[in-house]
Amino acid sequence: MSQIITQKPSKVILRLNSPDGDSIREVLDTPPRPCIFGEIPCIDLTGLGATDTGAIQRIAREIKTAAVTSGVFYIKNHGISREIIEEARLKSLEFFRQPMDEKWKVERSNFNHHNGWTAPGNARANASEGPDVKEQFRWHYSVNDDPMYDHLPKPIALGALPAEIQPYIWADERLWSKTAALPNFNDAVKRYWRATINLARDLTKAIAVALEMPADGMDDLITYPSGDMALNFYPGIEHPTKTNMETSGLYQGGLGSHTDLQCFTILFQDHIGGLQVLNKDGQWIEAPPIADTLIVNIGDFLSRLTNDKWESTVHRVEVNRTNADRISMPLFFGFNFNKQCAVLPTCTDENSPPKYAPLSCGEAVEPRN
Ligand SMILES: O=C(O)CCC(=O)C(=O)O
Ligand SMILES: [Fe+2]
Repeated sequence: MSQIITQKPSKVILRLNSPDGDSIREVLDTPPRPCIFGEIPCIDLTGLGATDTGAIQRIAREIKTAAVTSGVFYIKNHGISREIIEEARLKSLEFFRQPMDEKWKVERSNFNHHNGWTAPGNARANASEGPDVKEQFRWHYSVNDDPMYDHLPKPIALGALPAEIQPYIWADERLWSKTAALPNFNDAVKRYWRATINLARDLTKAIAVALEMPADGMDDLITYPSGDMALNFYPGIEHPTKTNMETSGLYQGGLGSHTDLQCFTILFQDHIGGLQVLNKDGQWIEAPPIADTLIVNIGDFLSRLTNDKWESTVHRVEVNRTNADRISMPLFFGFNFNKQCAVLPTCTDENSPPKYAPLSCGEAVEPRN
């Protein structure tokens, strides 16, 4: 008589950085798998930007469900035009396809607060994994580009801003004069940044409602938000600058396993694929590109604010083994860096008291930046 023995997959420990020191997640020792239909929900944002309270209520309910189940969701009808996204994607590709010498001119050590370009292999999203293969160009929130201040004469001097905000404006405008020779690059990527900042402010209203606050309950926290944008480049196997990194057995990602630092991230990924998220069972699942959608994932600061009711999303990107270069464009959105935020009263009760002391987004981000 034969006996069928089913073995439970074992779990391994994944170490991650968090604002409160190292955190760990248990990960199944099984290969990543495709996501099942609906496992990463897709939320229709129609009506979000208008003062349609019915739409905000519906979107808030769907965000809440997604935040406590998958921790990540697609958004469609998000209001950012295909043309704005496509222009930014194409200009990003042009930027990264320049000779290395050109890119070294805007390398991040030339600028304040790590604005600028990071060379392949010069960053490690996870200290226990190999260096990231990707290249990155990134910049910090700039009042001068923020659509909320379009009515003010430009440039707005740092000294004209509230004193408590000034230390946290981390933009370095010198960056843009060094990229000005690449036709339309600055315009295209800034146009995309402006559109995502507007979307992030609208999403914050739905998130406030999802957390049982009035829709404008977080408005004061996003007058000078942290809105850092990155352009990520994952070279295809035929790209001339592709770096072959030896990692002696460590996981080698295009981008290593990590959680994002701020409240939430709005991510554009192109058609190539490679993004994976860790589900609540500890299984890596693929988050494939879906045309005309963006992805939103929860960051550590929002997780902390919700007393971990909304857990930040662990994710990573596989090395690009296709012939085509891959681009992704995340906006890391968080509150005004100076605002001290306690765990939300709507997320605590006598059985689950606040686990964390008040902290500002700036304090949370600075040591990990
Ligand atoms: O490239 C992607 O799809 C994800 C990028 C990402 O997670 C990041 O830049 O933090
Ligand atoms: Fe990320």
